[in-house]
Amino acid sequence: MTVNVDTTAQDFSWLSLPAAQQPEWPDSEALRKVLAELASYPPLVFAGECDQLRARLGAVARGEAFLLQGGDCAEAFDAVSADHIRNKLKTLLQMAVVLTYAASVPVVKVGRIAGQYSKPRSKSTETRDGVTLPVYRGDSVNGFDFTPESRIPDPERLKRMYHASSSTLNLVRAFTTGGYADLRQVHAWNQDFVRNSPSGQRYERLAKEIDNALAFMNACGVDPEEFKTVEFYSSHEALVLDYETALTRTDSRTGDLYDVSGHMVWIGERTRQLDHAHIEFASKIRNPLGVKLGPTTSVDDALELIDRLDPDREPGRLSFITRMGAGKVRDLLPNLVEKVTASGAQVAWICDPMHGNTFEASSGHKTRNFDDVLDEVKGFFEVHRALGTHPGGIHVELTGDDVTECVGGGDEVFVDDLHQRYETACDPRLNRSQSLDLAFLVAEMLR
Ligand SMILES: O=C[C@H](O)[C@H](O)COP(=O)(O)O
Ligand SMILES: C=C(OP(=O)(O)O)C(=O)O
Ligand SMILES: [Mn+2]
Repeated sequence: MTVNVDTTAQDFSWLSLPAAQQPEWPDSEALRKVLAELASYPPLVFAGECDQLRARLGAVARGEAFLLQGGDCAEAFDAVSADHIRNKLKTLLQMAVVLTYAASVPVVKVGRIAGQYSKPRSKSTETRDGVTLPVYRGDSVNGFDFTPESRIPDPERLKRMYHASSSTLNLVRAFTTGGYADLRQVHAWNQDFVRNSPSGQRYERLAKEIDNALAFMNACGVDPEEFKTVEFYSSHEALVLDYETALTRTDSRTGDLYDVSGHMVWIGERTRQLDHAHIEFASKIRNPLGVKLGPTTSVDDALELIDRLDPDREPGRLSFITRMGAGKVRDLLPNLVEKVTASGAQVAWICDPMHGNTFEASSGHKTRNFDDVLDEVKGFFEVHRALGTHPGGIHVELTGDDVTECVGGGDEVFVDDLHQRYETACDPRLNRSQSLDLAFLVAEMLR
């Protein structure tokens, strides 16, 4: 498949290359109109903000900070509501506080949010009760409902993706700079269902300690306004190149290209072919980049990705997000980390403990076991500790809602519970108390 953007103003070299996992839009004239309109829309993020995140990730790569990256597997248009967004943000803020306070390390906070609407899939069709339809590829492409009409790719959805991202980011910016994320609000983030869970109670104790620390700093004359805002960034998988290309603009300060659809973008495990369009696209934009690395990644793949995406060896430019699986991480990761480090590259190593640990439960639900998620993170830390390299962060699929999609956790979800609130449009997410559990356990590893 090739990419369908009609651009004349720029040398968009990736457009002539093959691209995996792209939608087959049925109406090219409708697509052309949508992309022209998108190309005229204002940027969702500024180049300078992307630069700032790159600098923060540079600290991660050097071992001076830790990345917390999390959010839905697939955002959905009907979940763009104040409640959903606030709950997700609360979860990330609580996790970040736990990591910052319990491990005394600066935490760089990045959501899988405000743009995570497109999904690569294992199969191009889905069959139910003898009926076969095109697979759901995310709200940016087609509908989740299992009907022939809904599964037809509709380019108008790309505009909805832009507007959904825009209103999400607007609320996130309001929450993080308008007082809601003020550190003096640590207790307020711990409300609703999570408060009485084991990790919610543990969090409450930690929040009291933070109160004391803040009171102490206040008495010492530290300006309380210092704690009022939080730096928070957006990220998503740069998958549908029609959309990402329409949102790629020249920075007037430098003449460089930036994908202004999000601060950080990553290239997925299924689209990181070196001679394909996604890697070419990523090599041309100045945003901080992630690349997912699964268990089949060779040392040569990793080194070539570095040459293509980070030729200047700039800490913060490139993060490798490894997702090997709990059973493989201890075998496969050491050689990659060792050879990449020996090459002189300074990538940030991030652990995605979700995508290598998916299985189908006896109930038929796609799920993940909390213990496997935790074990992959443990393995990731063990490998880096043994090599003297830095375990730079975690990349997780989570939601702020009380869903039952992953099994296990302190407030245990059982296989028989999965049907109760199984709401994901794609992969199973940690719920808020499982996310907090994970933060406490990772903080112990970091200490
Ligand atoms: O989120 C990641 C992928 O899109 C997802 O794991 C693929 O799921 P599938 O195997 O159901 O297509
Ligand atoms: C598709 C995803 O992951 P991966 O590319 O690692 O399979 C994802 O992060 O949702
Ligand atoms: Mn996923």
